[in-house]
Amino acid sequence: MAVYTDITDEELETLLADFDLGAPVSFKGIAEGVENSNFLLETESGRFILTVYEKRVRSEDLPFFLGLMRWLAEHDYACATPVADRAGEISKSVRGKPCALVSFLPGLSVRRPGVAHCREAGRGLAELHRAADGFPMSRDNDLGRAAWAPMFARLKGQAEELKPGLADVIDADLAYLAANWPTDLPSGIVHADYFPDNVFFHGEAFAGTIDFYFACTDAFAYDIAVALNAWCFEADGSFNITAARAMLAGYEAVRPLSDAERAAIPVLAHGAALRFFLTRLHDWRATPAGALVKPKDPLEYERKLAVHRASKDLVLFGTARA
Ligand SMILES: Nc1ncnc2c1ncn2[C@@H]1O[C@H](COP(=O)(O)OP(=O)(O)OP(=O)(O)O)[C@@H](O)[C@H]1O
Ligand SMILES: N[C@@H](CCO)C(=O)O
Repeated sequence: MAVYTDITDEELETLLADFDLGAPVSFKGIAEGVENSNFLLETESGRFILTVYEKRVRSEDLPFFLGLMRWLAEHDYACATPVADRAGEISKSVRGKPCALVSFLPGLSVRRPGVAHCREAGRGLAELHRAADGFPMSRDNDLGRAAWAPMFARLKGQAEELKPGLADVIDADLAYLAANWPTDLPSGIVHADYFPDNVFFHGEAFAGTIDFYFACTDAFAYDIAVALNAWCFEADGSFNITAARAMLAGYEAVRPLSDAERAAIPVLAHGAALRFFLTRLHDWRATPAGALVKPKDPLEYERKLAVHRASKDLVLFGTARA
C-alpha cells in the first residue's frame, strides 16, 4: 500500500466514534504498496489497518471484496478481515473516499522467497481457492485478457518511451494471447494479486494473505500463473524451476490440477506478465507527486514477458508431470 490521502486527528476520531474500539493510541501511514492508502492504527482494543480506497478500487465493488474477506475468515482461512462498526457496517468513508478497518494480520512477508516459501505459498493459494468455494458473489476480472488491448492502445507512446520498438512487440503478445488463451478451465474466486508482499509467514510457514482488492472470478490456474511470475523469478531475471515445482507441489497437496490446467500455465503466465506490465506502465507516469509511494518498475515485467516469449516450453514452468 501507500499513502495518497492524509487523515487528520479529527477525521480519525469521527470515524472511530462509530466503532467500539476504544481510543486511538497510535496511527501512522504505511509506505509499502502502490494501490490504496494504508494506516496502522492501534487503539485501546488492539491493532487494525485502515485502508482508504484510491484509484483502482470502485466503491460498488467493496461489498464483494470485504464480503469475501469475511467469508474466508469465517471458513478458517487466515486473512485480514473487516471490522464492523456498531451498526454492523463495514464499508465506511473518510474525506469523501471509501474506507474500511480490517484486522491486523500477524506475520511477515518475505522479500526474497526461498523454495520452502514457494511451496507454502502454493498451499496457501490452493487453500484460498478451496475456502472461497461457495462464496455467493462474483466479480468479472476487469483486468482480464479482454481489457489488455484497449488498455495498451492508450499506453503505446509510453511503451515506446520506455523502450523503442516495444509497442510492436507488445502488439504481437496481444495477438498471440488472443489466439491461444484457454477457455473452460475450472474457475472460481481468485486473488489475482498473489505477490510475496501480500502473503505473510511465520518463519517458513504460511501465516495468511492480505490485499483482496483485485479478487475476482477467473480460472484458478490464472491465479497460479500470476504467483509463478511473482515468486519464482530470480533477481537476475532467470526463472527458478525448482521454486515453480515447489509452488505447484504445495498447491496440488490441497487441490490437484487437471492436465488442461497444467498445459495452460505457460500461456496464462505470459498473459499474467502482460497484465502487470500494463498496470505498472500506466502507474509509472500517473503516480501523483508527493504521494508516499514508489511506483513499481514496468521493465521488471517486460523482462518476464521476454522469458515467456522465448520459451513456451511446458518444462520451463515445471508443469510437466514427472
Ligand atoms: N491486515 C493487515 N495486517 C498487517 N499488515 C497489513 C495488513 N494490510 C496491510 N498491511 C501492511 O500494509 C502494507 C501494504 O498493504 P497492501 O499490500 O494491501 O497494499 P496495496 O497498496 O494494495 O499494495 P499492493 O497492491 O502493491 O500489494 C503491507 O505490506 C503490510 O505491511
Ligand atoms: N502487485 C502489483 C501491484 C499491486 O497492484 C505489482 O507488483 O505490480
